[in-house]
Amino acid sequence: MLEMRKPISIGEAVQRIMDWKRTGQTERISINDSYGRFLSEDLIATSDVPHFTRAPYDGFAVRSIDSQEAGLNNPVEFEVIDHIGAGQTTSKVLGEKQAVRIMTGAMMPEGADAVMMLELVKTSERDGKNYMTIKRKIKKGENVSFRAEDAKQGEVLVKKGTLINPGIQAMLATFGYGEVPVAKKPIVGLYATGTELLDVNDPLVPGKIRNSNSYMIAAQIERAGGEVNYFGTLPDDFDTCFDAIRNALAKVDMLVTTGGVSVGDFDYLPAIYEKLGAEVLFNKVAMRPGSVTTVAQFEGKLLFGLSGNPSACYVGFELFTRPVIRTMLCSNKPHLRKERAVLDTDFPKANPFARFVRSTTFFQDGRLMATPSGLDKSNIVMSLAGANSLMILPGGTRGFEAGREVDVLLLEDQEGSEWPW
Ligand SMILES: Nc1nc2c(c(=O)[nH]1)N[C@H]1C(S)=C(S)[C@@H](COP(=O)(O)OP(=O)(O)OC[C@H]3O[C@@H](n4cnc5c(N)ncnc54)[C@H](O)[C@@H]3O)O[C@H]1N2
Ligand code: MOO
Ligand SMILES: [Mg+2]
Repeated sequence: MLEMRKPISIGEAVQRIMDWKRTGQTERISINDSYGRFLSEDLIATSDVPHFTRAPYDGFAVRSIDSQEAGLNNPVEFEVIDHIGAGQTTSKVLGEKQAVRIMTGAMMPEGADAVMMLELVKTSERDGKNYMTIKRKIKKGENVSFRAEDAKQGEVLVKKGTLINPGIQAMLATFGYGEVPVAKKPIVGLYATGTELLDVNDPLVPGKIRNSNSYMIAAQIERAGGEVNYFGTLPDDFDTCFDAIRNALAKVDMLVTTGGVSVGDFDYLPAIYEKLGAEVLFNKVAMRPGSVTTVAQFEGKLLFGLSGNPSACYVGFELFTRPVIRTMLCSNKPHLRKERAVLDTDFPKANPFARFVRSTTFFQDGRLMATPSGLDKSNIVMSLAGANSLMILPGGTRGFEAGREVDVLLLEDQEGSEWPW
């Protein structure tokens, strides 16, 4: 008689896995390679930005007090005592009715507290000296970019665990981080099991299919921020699979397999875990697809036995493997971000278990909408292409009507969620 598996809730399954999660390690890499990596330390301002007070416009640095009498009918003349561009400084100190011709980005001269834009002045020359005239007042601090207005030295600007985007690249350069502390990418081993699997270049033959899961999961690992160590495919043969899995474990931080976890005669993963002496955290989850997802730990390393069915495999990875990878990337929001969306079409299928429907979410009139991205069966590949989210339809329901609000997990988001269930 076949062993009956006891399904546990998704929240419980995630919790059991997260109890075995490991924290990330730091490595220092060149700023040239840091885009798309995750900060492993808080990004701290190493100086004020700007670190000197400067002109934000091309114009004349003046003492605002000297402009107070200026008006349409009362031009005030300044003597221009120097001329500087960005990158240059002047040693001149402004005296009464003196100005320095200054370009955007140049350091303000001592004594100056405002900049009159070029467009608002008239220039002239007399006896070899330069002058400029204004016909309006200027306030103290007007058109000045003050020291530290952008950032203050010592300030924490970005928290560790954040994905480095183009803006963060700019910050890193601003603060002189030629080497950037980033989280080491966890190495995720990957094996696809199944005697039926053909290589991508093989011609189709009866009874066999091309291995698509390897390519899909490898991409999911990379999207999550991990590094793939792809070991290839394995036939449904106990000894071959056992040896391969045992050997692979030494080379990775965690191991993902696809296929062979259900109750079939050639589903060897459960017996492999047993022979290995691995602790099975669960082998059935109250969800569809992916109910057969089995996760074990061996010497502190997690083994993710994902389903062979493509959609089930996909969902199992996103719910269970991704948060472990993101935790190792120093994120404290490692789970998929959850949002509310409006169901765009009827979903008449009954749900004994919670269902994760591969969906397309999109904005319409300012509202987030969700619609299934294809056929909702666990052996389906094609619905995955258009899926940018997983719609969560709770178990024990008889289907849903368009217009209803549902939860969606966003697959392409980088913000994440602390704990979605
Ligand atoms: N008697 C029962 N049968 C099944 C049960 C059950 O509870 N009792 N569960 C069903 C569910 S639900 C799922 S999901 C599948 C899970 O099967 P396995 O994880 O054991 O995976 P396989 O049997 O190896 O393969 C299933 C399916 O997926 C195809 N496959 C496998 N690997 C790949 C790959 N790399 N690329 C593309 N497609 C792949 C494989 O050919 C099979 O069609 O079990 C149900 N059965
Ligand atoms: O695990 Mo199966 O995918 O529930 O369909
Ligand atoms: Mg099977």
